[in-house]
Amino acid sequence: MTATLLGHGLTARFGSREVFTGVDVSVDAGSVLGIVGQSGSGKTTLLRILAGLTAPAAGTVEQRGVELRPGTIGLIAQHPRLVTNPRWTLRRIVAEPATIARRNCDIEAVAGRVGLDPALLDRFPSQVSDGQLQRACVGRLLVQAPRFVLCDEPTAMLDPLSARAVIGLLQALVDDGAGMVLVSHQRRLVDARCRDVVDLDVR
Ligand SMILES: Nc1ncnc2c1ncn2[C@@H]1O[C@H](COP(=O)(O)OP(=O)(O)OP(=O)(O)O)[C@@H](O)[C@H]1O
Repeated sequence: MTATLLGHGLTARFGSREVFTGVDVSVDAGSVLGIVGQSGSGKTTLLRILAGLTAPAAGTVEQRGVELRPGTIGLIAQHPRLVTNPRWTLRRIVAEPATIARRNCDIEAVAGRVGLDPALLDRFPSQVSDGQLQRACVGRLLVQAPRFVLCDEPTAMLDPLSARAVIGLLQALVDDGAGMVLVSHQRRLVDARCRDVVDLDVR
């Protein structure tokens, strides 16, 4: 059975304001679903609902064909500095999923896979660039090996070269069988990468 992340009839509301209503989402293993929409249309909120971080006002999220275990869903954020512990070295950030699962992991090899100079592993986030930190976050995802990856504007903070590299690394996760949801303002990027697109402006 193909692993699928499904959202059905999802509605988001903050106070009396409804952000979106009745959104259906489906992403299969090995494919990329794009989410587009103008600023404030609810793209990040939809990702948070799919990740289980925010409860929907209505609707359901389910994972089909997947053994439910911690770490099934991985996240990549727009601002890597907001989601990494500033007191942890990159080595600790990358290794965290293995540490939680009490398994060994060759962190140098992971750094090599994501094009991160292993010499940077013992630095703190404040001592590396946004692109280097985002590569460490992708490395963390490789260690986590989630079935679904939710990406919120993953290249927004990066120069074009780093952006291309990070997109290539994320695509490699999809090629390895992960299902991906990609939020981006860049319609061209979404159209090039995504089989299906949810447009929160067209509802
Ligand atoms: N915790 C919250 N409490 C109240 N309102 C919120 C909360 N989180 C988001 N909102 C509001 O919900 C709407 C959707 O926000 P969201 O961040 O999901 O939009 P977005 O499409 O990701 O925007 P952007 O493209 O600017 O990142 C916005 O109007 C925002 O102000």
